[in-house]
Amino acid sequence: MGAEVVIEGLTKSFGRQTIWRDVTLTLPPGEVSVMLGPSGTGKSVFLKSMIGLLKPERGTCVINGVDIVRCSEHKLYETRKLFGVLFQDGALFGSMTLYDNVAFPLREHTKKSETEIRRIVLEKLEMTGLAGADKKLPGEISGGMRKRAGLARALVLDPEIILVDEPDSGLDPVRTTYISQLFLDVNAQSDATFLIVTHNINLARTVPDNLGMLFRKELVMFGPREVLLTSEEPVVKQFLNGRMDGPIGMSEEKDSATIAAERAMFEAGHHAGGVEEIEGIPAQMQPAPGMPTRQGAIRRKDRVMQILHTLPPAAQEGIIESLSPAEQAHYGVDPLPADIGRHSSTTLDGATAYQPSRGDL
Ligand SMILES: Nc1ncnc2c1ncn2[C@@H]1O[C@H](COP(=O)(O)OP(=O)(O)OP(=O)(O)O)[C@@H](O)[C@H]1O
Repeated sequence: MGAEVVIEGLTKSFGRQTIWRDVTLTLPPGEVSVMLGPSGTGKSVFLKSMIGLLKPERGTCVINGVDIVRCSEHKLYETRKLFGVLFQDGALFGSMTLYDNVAFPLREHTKKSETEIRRIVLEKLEMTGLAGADKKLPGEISGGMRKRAGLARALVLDPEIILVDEPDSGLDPVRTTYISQLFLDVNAQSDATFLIVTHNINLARTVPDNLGMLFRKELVMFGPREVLLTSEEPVVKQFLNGRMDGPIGMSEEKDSATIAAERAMFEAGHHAGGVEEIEGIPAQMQPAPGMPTRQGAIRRKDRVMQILHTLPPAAQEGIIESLSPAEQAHYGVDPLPADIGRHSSTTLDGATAYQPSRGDL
């Protein structure tokens, strides 16, 4: 099973510029989580802080009892081995074949024989759909293949936590869905804990078990996907619908005069872009046929049912609807009556935004 990551009160600044403050969330073991946020809100800084490449000034990030923020260099080195990281461009060495790129961490960090390394490299290349491409150089393959090669390399040390930075950058929507499928397949096979940072709305709607969003230097929300996907919080709604209408502007945040002027323009008929409300919660992508059942998804069901009563009504309804009749009977829930479900909404302002406590997740 993947490791749990418990983050509390994390605050990161560069000089006098605060990037985000007081971020508290738990990545449940073996579940897939996505962190959304407009450009420049510090998503990449968040990933780098999780692996100890950057040092937040306050707060803790605890993995298997080790606080990454304050531990010794030796502990940090050991704990980093639990991570596999897929950077935006795959971060491959341009002069090495895919085989050597994927073999690199094994040669650097283990004493395995070349025969054993060969077995592992070919297995990971096969797992990521790159069988037969082992002799290619990164410059000879497409962006999508480079990302898959980066993932193969991230997998060779059997990580318990996989961090992915903007997997969709440079990919078309179809290739983005293919790589999303791969994440779910890898998760099914490895039970590793995933955190994917992205602004891709399709991916956010359909891939993760949990969704979070950074905005205005804070974590606006983090919780089961159904909570964000049914949220009435303006910033979350605006982002998930990709519209100009709302608090997010060209350079992150709008002032109230700009919001009012734009509102008048949209009310007068100017299209705010993006899509209109998407009703309901889209079905979550599943591992491909033939893959094992996701153990993280099974544990999540139990976990979410335990906190169900603490969630907003629309999220509760979404969760209950996603259960089969047998599961509804198992958890002792009835489908919600129509008047409290689908069309109900919970308005959350910044101060009271749903934020499950550490124990909840
Ligand atoms: N090493 C650094 N020194 C100083 N400032 C930095 C450093 N790294 C990042 N920043 C600043 O932190 C802010 C957040 O950057 P980050 O790359 O994490 O944003 P992001 O949310 O990942 O954006 P995008 O979605 O555009 O990739 C930016 O203002 C950036 O300039």
